[in-house]
Amino acid sequence: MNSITLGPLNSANGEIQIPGSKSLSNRILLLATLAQGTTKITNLLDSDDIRHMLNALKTMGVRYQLEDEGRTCILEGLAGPINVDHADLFLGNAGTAMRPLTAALCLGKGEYRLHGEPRMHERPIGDLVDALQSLGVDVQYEGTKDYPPLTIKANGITGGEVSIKGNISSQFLTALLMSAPLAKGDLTIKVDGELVSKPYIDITLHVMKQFGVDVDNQDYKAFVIKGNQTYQSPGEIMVEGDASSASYFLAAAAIAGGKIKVHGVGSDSVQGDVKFAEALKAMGANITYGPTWIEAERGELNGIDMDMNHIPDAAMTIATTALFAEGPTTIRNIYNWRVKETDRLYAMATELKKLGADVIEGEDYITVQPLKDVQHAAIDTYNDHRIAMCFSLVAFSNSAVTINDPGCTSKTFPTYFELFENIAK
Ligand SMILES: O=C(O)C1=C[C@@H](OP(=O)(O)O)[C@@H](O)[C@H](O)C1
Ligand SMILES: C=C(OP(=O)(O)O)C(=O)O
Repeated sequence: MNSITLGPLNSANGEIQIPGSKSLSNRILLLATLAQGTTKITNLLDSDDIRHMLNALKTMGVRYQLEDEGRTCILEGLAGPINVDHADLFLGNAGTAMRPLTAALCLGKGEYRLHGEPRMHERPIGDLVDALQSLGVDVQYEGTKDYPPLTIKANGITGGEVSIKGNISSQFLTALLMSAPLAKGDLTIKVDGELVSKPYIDITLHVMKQFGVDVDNQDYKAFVIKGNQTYQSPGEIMVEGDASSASYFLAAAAIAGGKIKVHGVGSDSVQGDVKFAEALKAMGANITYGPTWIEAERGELNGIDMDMNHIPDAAMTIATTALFAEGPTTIRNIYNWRVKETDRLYAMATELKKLGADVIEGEDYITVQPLKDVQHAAIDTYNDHRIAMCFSLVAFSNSAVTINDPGCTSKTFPTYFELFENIAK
């Protein structure tokens, strides 16, 4: 298997332009498709997850042109739902393509099959399917109940009232919200119980607003959306840098001697993962913000005990940063790490232990003790881009670290190791 060995390294310095946000790129592509008018999207992320969305749209006849090595997309909106007779859509392991498309395809007329990589078929979608079925849509499981592949016989979504569970993934609610304005009547979406990863709902509402749709948000417990609307293209829209991708560089500066400034995300950002910088600050890093940048500098790091349900992706970066702190770090309320690219609670605990770290893998938390003397290990990445990226930070210890299958970062950040090697010495 292909691998990369990094370090041992001492410092991290420089300025980095962070590639576009995955969450924003796929939301904008979908709403630009449904909207009236042509949208020019700049700073689009060029990665596997986005390519799966783009390929699906192309299969369904959506017309777009890519420029600037995939970072600009000029897309002709349909001014309404997607309507094709039949389409077979392979969506890789992109949650932000699978979940929103499942709901959006129900809006028009046509027969669709949605499937992905083997891991996508182990990632639940039952809560979304239940909600769509209760709205009268014919959605069926091809194999195991509650998991893709799915087949949809679409004939529109009625209005009314629908409940959706939010305790496994916020993407189910995001999917319903983005489709709701094109329903045949007004829709009230009630959140049944807890809602995880809440800041991603703010991203959804923000993008809907950019495409001209207002949602009545009743304290994240219910959402009321007018039906029979048409999204309006904003003309041109720029994708912010990806806040989760920024986390690795900010942590590198906090751990190693040096200073790193990331451009593309900052205090003006709509992404919840900018709050990662606050977690790093709580650990003792020196953090400064501008509207579109964040700078991190080394501080004496201490362990923290924090609920990180609001930053589930960037929280993984805290788990490896914890090796360099004084005292233990506990990351709480992260049960849904288990249903992402891999079972991340198991995988993080297993790989941290290979370095010699003392780790507790709880059902919904992880505790990591600091490690003064890191053992060299070959880290398995479980086809999970974030495991590859957050373990690169181990190179700032006394030991080198080997990352197996580093190419898995192509899901969201194909150029990660190139940029990492530019800033780390
Ligand atoms: O809506 C989104 O863009 C995302 C929501 C989060 O997933 P969950 O809501 O499943 O936690 C996050 O982990 C994922 O990377 C992107
Ligand atoms: C959970 C993630 O991805 P997805 O959008 O496939 O859910 C992630 O990027 O960490």
